[in-house]
Amino acid sequence: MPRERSMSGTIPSMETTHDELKDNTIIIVFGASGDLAKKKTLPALFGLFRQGFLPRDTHIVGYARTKMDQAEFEKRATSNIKGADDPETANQIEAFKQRLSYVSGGYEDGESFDKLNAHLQEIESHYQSKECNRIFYLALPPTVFIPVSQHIKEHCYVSKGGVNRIIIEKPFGKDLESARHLLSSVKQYWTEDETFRIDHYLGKEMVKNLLVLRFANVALGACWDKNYISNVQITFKEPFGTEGRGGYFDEFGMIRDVIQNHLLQVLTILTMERPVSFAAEDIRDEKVKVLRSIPPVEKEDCLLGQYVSANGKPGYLDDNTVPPNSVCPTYAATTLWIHNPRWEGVPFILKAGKALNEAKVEVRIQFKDVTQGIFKDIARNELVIRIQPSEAVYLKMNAKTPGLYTRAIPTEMDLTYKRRFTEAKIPEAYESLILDTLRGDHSNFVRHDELDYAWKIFTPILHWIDGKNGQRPKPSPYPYGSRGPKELDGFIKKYGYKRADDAYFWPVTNMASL
Ligand SMILES: NC(=O)C1=CN([C@@H]2O[C@H](COP(=O)(O)OP(=O)(O)OC[C@H]3O[C@@H](n4cnc5c(N)ncnc54)[C@H](OP(=O)(O)O)[C@@H]3O)[C@@H](O)[C@H]2O)C=CC1
Ligand SMILES: O=C1O[C@H](COP(=O)(O)O)[C@@H](O)[C@H](O)[C@H]1O
Repeated sequence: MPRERSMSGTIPSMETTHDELKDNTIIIVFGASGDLAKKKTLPALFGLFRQGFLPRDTHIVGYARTKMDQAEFEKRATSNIKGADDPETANQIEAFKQRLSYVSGGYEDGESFDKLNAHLQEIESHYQSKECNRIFYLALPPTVFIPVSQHIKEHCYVSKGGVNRIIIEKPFGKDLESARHLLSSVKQYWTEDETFRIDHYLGKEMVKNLLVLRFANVALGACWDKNYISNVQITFKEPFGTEGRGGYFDEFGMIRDVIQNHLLQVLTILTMERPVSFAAEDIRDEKVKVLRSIPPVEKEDCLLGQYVSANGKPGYLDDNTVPPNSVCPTYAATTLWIHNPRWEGVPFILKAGKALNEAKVEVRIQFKDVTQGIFKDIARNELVIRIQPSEAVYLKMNAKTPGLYTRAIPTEMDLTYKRRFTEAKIPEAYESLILDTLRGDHSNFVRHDELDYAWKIFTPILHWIDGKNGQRPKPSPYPYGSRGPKELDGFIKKYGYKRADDAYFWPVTNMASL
């Protein structure tokens, strides 16, 4: 039976393997002593290893300036693996450790990279085939992206047979100019085909789900435009502040940290036209078209906030790594407009904040009012796609109140993943993206032109916030643990959002079990 007719509903081109690495592969993690490597990259590699997704005989080499012996690196690399007290997991961890090794060296000198190369060659000398593949993962601060990508190319690149790939993490610059500089510098050494720019939101299950929800459901596809949709909110909320990361964060602020990349990526997938296929370039071509239709954010479409001490929690300025009197926004709401026939006039409100009342990332699509006449003040439909925590898709809709009344009541059609897909294991974003890199599939990575258009949308407002053309705007204070600045509800309302708080009831006990 052809795959596209399979009963399981396989989407053939989504499963395509491109230039998949099957054996003789080394994954080199630069910045292996750092937080990202410890918390995300190495646990994701373990996740792939235990599920049998790593190519046969894969080796993982950690590289950083910190001096560490093998035992220390093994400990560090496995310290964030969940469930290590389970005997089966413990055995898998022991097997994973056999794949690990560590080299310490600098990021700016060629000799260190020669030393690393000698270590890689020694591992490869035990492989049977001469064709060896190397994946270089840069879990590093952006200040060293350029020298490291240059040194890898000059000292560690496999030139005879085999495949080289480089994975780069955000931030990809601070504005259009710096992003272009970074991009063109790395491009001197690495082709677009070899480069995988990670935005880890593209690896999240519910973000990947957007394409299927939109294009595999005629009912949803039919109302996906300005005729039915009043406004869209894409929301990122974290219940903790920048504690300990204040020094780094102050240089970036909330728009660069989350909105310009993660939320904008979600927006493009939510609004792009249907791609011709699920091939990487077809998807990315459509994403770029949407980005090109979005003009730069205006000051009037921007709300900024900064958290202050409350409920025994410190304010942003109480962190001694933050410059005194900093006006860096820890909260931002920005409204984007898409000038194309599908979306003209629909506001897309992208909002993100630290130290808020809850942890939540969601897309909330609010539909227009029903025609007045037979109903008065009836709640609007809302389609909510909760990206995290507890993945869910629910449609808030009106139904007849059960019983001998003809009255409408807001209720929901609810697809909560943990209830519906009880056996499913949702992969970590990094597992999914590293696997895509091994498969050579760029669909969920950021292409160079995407990045350029993304920066064009945000650079003017960022320069205004940075005080490039005058005084820096002062963010509105909000208490740690609140919903955000007091102006928030007014801001959303001005774009047509209507909240039906009195009528809607969701039994809270349901949430506790999720
Ligand atoms: N499958 C599931 O898990 C389902 C869960 N539910 C639950 O039902 C509850 C209600 O659902 P829903 O309406 O979608 O979500 P919320 O009530 O959390 O939020 C609705 C919208 O109103 C805003 N809002 C929240 N509190 C206030 C407030 N005090 N004043 C003004 N605006 C506010 C929110 O913005 P902001 O985030 O900025 O505060 C959000 O945009 C939620 O807990 C939801 O998780 C409902 C259906 C299915
Ligand atoms: O890139 C970033 O993302 C994290 C949030 O990621 P999540 O997967 O936990 O949602 C955010 O905390 C961080 O500030 C930002 O740089």
